[in-house]
Amino acid sequence: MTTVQKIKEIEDEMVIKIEAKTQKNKATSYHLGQLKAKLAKLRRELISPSSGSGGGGAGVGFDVARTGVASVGFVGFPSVGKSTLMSKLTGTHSEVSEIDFTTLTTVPGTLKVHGAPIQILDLPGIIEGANDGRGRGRQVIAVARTCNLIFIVLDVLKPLGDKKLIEGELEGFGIRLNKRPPAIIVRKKERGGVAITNTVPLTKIDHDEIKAVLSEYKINNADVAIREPNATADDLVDVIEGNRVYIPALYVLNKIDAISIEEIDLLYKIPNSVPVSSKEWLNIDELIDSMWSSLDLVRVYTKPRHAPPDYSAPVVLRRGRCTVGDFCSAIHKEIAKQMKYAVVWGSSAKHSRGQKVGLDHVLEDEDGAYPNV
Ligand SMILES: Nc1nc2c(ncn2[C@@H]2O[C@H](COP(=O)(O)OP(=O)(O)OP(=O)(O)O)[C@@H](O)[C@H]2O)c(=O)[nH]1
Ligand SMILES: [K+]
Ligand SMILES: [Mg+2]
Repeated sequence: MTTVQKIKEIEDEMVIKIEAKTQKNKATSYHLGQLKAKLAKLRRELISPSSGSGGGGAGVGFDVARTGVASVGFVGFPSVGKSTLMSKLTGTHSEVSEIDFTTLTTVPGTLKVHGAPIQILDLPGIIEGANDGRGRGRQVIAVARTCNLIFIVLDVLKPLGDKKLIEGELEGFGIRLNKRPPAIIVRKKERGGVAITNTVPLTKIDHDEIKAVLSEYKINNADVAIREPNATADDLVDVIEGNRVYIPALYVLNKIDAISIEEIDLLYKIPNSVPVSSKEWLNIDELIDSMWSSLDLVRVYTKPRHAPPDYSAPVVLRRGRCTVGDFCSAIHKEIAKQMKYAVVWGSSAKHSRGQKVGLDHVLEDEDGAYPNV
């Protein structure tokens, strides 16, 4: 049996078990936990390039040189309008036609937003079963895995069904959308069995299921601490597998020129979505605004001591990597080494006249900073 067939078999078995569980059959909790862990292990074989079972091939020939401060990858079924959008946003040519699979490889372009160059990656269309190796899907998803934001581009005439299918393909490849890493810690130890502590009520997982997942991974001695509200067995599996990526996603609902205003109002109920028309260039400003806030970038203006900040060319940093040290390194390698202190202005500073800080000080968006060497 191939890995894909094995996965299918476990998925079928899980459907039966989930039905049994809703009928309050307690013994199935354990079995369900086991199945979820088994499934995750098989899926890992598909993702990992080193596996001998026909998996991998992550991004070969598809990866392009990364430029800019962040990247946005376009994922969607064929002919939803990815290339139309990317070409117009960036001014880079990417072939457009009504024929499916027009785009055959990654096409990069750049869009400047608030002074920050953002790399936009147009990608080939994917089809259902992409992460099982159908079409170029696996390479496409491997590129999406390395992006800072994913645009899931949908055709408004069939948005919801397609949305679920694409999410399934990305999740099967270890990508978690609009989600934070679960607050679960599994600390292996030498002896003492499994001890579970939870600071929140366990609503979607029970001790049997936790133990089943651990035993499937041959973890017989461990402290498990759950602080994640409504943690699931899948969250636990994600923590143990450890190779998940957590990426924000926006749902770009394209081709609104083809539907009525009333229908557009209904589309806004989809969380994290922006209805647009790439062809008629409708609502693109909102799309760019949403892109900017999803990327969560931090602009820092260099400010000479007695002059106003230079607003035209901010140093753009990523949230979580935006200390004064990061800021200095972005300007020049040597500055961080030589800096005695920096003066910062803006919302991270204690007072409006500027505050003296060290390399560890965390900057906020639109702060001004002046490194003193
Ligand atoms: N009505 C309408 N048609 C659009 C819109 N955007 C794109 N199209 C049309 O949809 C078709 C497919 O557009 P593409 O940009 O090639 O789509 P794609 O998603 O890049 O397709 P693949 O590369 O094949 O996956 C073309 O005929 C476009 O003119 C839109 O906003 N409204
Ligand atoms: K097309
Ligand atoms: Mg295309």
